[in-house]
Amino acid sequence: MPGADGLRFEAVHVSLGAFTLSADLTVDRGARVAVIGPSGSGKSTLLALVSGFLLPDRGRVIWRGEDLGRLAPGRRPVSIVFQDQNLLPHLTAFQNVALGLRPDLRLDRNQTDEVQGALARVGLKGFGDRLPANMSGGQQSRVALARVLLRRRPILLLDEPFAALGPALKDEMLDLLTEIAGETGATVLMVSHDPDDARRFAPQTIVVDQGVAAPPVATEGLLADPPPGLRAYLGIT
Ligand SMILES: Nc1ncnc2c1ncn2[C@@H]1O[C@H](COP(=O)(O)OP(=O)(O)OP(=O)(O)O)[C@@H](O)[C@H]1O
Repeated sequence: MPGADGLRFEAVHVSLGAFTLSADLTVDRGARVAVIGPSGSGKSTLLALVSGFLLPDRGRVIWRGEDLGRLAPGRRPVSIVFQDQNLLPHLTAFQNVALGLRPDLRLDRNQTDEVQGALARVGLKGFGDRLPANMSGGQQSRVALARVLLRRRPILLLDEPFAALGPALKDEMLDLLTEIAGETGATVLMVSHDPDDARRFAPQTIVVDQGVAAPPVATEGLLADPPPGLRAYLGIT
């Protein structure tokens, strides 16, 4: 059965006031997919249907054959990274990463080692005691990625995760994200406004436009010859 081993939006339809979004598509397991489209087109809505913050009015969101609609957001096999990196300001880098394992922060010896290992993996050895306010934007992104690494959830959702970073640093983070996705085998959906992010990170892209999330297509071909709806958005006349 096609899509049985991936993330499937099966005839999904959702309305938010006057806004509607439809999706009938499959993301292969382990794929890295960019989600692009005009502002307000429904990119974050698409992610919310996977995280469970939003339920479809019709249709189903299915992961490896299981209807995610049965699972509350906290029980879904999902990690999420937003632009603000979801770091708690009063917790240290170590504690912010540890939250990914134990919300009550009661770690045993092995778990403590795992958190230290994840921090080291993203280049933050020795930064465990820092508060987010005392870290650069790039370092804060690394903390968020260490948490993703530690949680090892099969689906990773990112909503403009590195939008606040300069271009060189953003590329560095996208490359680290690519490595982490590879190491965890995660299926990744990343919302971005920047086509260069899609080029660098995502072999496939979902275009969200005019109330429809289209099935993923090859990013390279899409950006080389964008469809009319995307041309205006990309600033191509
Ligand atoms: N609770 C709500 N009630 C009514 N409309 C809503 C609600 N939440 C979102 N919308 C509308 O749904 C549409 C899609 O929003 P969404 O945040 O998914 O877009 P987006 O593509 O992620 O936008 P952006 O790129 O600007 O972040 C928007 O037009 C928004 O105004």
